[in-house]
Amino acid sequence: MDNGAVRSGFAEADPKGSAAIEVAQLTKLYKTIRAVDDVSFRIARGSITGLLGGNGAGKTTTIAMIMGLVLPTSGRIRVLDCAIPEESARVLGRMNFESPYVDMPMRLTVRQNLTIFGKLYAVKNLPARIAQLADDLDLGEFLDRPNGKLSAGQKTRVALAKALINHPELLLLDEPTASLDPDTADWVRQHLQDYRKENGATILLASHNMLEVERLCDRVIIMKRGRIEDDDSPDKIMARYNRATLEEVFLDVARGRVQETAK
Ligand SMILES: Nc1ncnc2c1ncn2[C@@H]1O[C@H](COP(=O)(O)OP(=O)(O)OP(=O)(O)O)[C@@H](O)[C@H]1O
Repeated sequence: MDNGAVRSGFAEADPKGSAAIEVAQLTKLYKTIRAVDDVSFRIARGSITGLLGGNGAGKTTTIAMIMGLVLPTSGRIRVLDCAIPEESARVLGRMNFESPYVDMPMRLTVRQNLTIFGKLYAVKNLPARIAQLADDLDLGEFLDRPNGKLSAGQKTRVALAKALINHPELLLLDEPTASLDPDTADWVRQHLQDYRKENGATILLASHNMLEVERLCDRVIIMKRGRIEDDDSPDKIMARYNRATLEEVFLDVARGRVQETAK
């Protein structure tokens, strides 16, 4: 794809307004730190996009701004055709997010937690929805156990159930398989693929797991020091860097070997 065109902002926006996310010239400064620096992209509805980058690259800050949880210093964000944060109230019920860094109340049981979040999202027929999620995500064994007494992997599955409780059209995931064993991680990825397929949902995920991104994502946005370093399908990016895996591309970008290999 033509990154130059995308980076120029909303001028090329799909006239049908079919993008799930549009971000233009987005910048976030924390005092002197440029956490996100003039970032622009559009995410097509129904796609799965991976946000890659080393520690501190700006992935979480970007996702938090799209959610309306962090205010940008400058730039514009539209989610499902609503301006963020101005029109957040109109769109928050149609999106959801998961992050291993946001804990649910520890003393409440899984069922109680899911009930609270379900009520926040005004989910209809909530007990049936929770039963369905418990079935889909295999939570039955610990549904009535306090969240604080779950293993890290079990908590991740509960966090995914929380993220899906309102049947979101847009799912923002910050390292969705962190702390999962390979078998459970694989199973979660399959679940995300199925959810996208069955619901036409859009997924944007930050990940450090390159195989996960290769397997799941139609498109990869690589960030470095707050800026977009590359943006394309996994296959095209690997071809451009002349690499067989995204992991090798990641190392090229992280170690500044971009100029020699990608051009
Ligand atoms: N609340 C904050 N206050 C000050 N600086 C922050 C804050 N949040 C993030 N930063 C800084 O902004 C930069 C981007 O951080 P961010 O968490 O977005 O990166 P990331 O790509 O998600 O990293 P990681 O892979 O380590 O999770 C980092 O330099 C970080 O130290």
